Amino acid sequence: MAKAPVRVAVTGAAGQIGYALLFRIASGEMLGKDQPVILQMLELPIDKAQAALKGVMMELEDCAFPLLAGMVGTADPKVAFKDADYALLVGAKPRGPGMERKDLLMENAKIFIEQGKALDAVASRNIKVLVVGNPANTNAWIAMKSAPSLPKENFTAMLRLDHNRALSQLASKTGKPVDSMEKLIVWGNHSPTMYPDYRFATIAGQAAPAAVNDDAWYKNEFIPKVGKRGAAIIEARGVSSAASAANAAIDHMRDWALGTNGKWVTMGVPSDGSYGIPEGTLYGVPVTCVGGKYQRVTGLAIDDFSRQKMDFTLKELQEEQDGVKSMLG
Ligand SMILES: NC(=O)c1ccc[n+]([C@@H]2O[C@H](COP(=O)([O-])OP(=O)(O)OC[C@H]3O[C@@H](n4cnc5c(N)ncnc54)[C@H](O)[C@@H]3O)[C@@H](O)[C@H]2O)c1
Ligand SMILES: O=C(O)C[C@H](O)C(=O)O
Repeated sequence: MAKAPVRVAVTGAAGQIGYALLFRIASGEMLGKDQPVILQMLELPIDKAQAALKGVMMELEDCAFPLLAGMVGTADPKVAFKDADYALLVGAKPRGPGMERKDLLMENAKIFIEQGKALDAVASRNIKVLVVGNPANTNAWIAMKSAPSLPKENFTAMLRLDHNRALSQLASKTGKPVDSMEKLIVWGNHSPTMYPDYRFATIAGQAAPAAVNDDAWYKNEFIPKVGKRGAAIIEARGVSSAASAANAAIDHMRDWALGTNGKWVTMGVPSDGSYGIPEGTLYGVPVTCVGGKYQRVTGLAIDDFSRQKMDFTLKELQEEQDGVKSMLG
């Protein structure tokens, strides 16, 4: 029997990432080729954004996707999130050249307070929320705090782009394919302080540190390169990453919904207090997913180098939280 459609809300639907994301969701790449979807798209209540959204919806229509069971375009978060099973919170102001993601904090905090409240009021109680808009971890934390009636674990932030970037850098260093790699982690904040950790990773069955065999490269080139990749893309394109960000969002949601078959992936999730990360902090950690739930990989040893890196990115997250706490009431 055909599956019942699920409702997928996407904010910032007429933006760069939205344009790279919606068609893939509607074609079944995110939730499976047998899962019909209803797209509920939110854009700003300004003529230009609403006209652009209308154009995107016309194009979606013109694709005649068999899995696209309905569409809603709106400027009202309570309409966009009504009974939503999934929400991809992309809509936010992106940074330009010379800015850090945390420079967007105050401006974007207002958006995530309003949207958290709207999710709280009208979304499915089982909704899976992915925050892409920057600063992603803190925006997810703000939305979670603004939605007290929804389970905290339903709110996640995107570190998958960082995870994928790290995989590709390791692939080009070792000459091995990305799908031969397992157990990579990106700890912490989606910012240059993030800590890509290859200590537990394997590459084609060999321990990653041995396969790379270049600790100086790992510490002095790989870690900063992955952390600063977003800025390098902005420098090259003049605007921030879009197709790769949409791709990572698809990967994150697909794995959460459909499972990882035991593979580790990185998700920004509210901490349970493990690894010295205070409870509730939205922090990138290794997880596996099964049955529509993520489970943290537990019991990993944290050496001095890692402790220092993990505390550094935590400190930045705590500063971001402190910067917006007064707005949360
Ligand atoms: N986490 C990540 O890995 C990652 C990667 C790339 C980009 N990003 C972030 O994603 C966000 C979107 O990037 P983009 O390139 O698509 O930007 P964009 O400017 O092209 O599109 C953003 C869209 O959001 C809309 N918007 C703004 N405020 C809104 C609101 N309150 N409600 C609904 N829509 C709203 C805008 O009208 C615009 O159409 C930015 O914050 C960017 O920094 C995150
Ligand atoms: O770096 C940015 O501001 C955009 C995005 O977060 C990225 O990592 O590409």
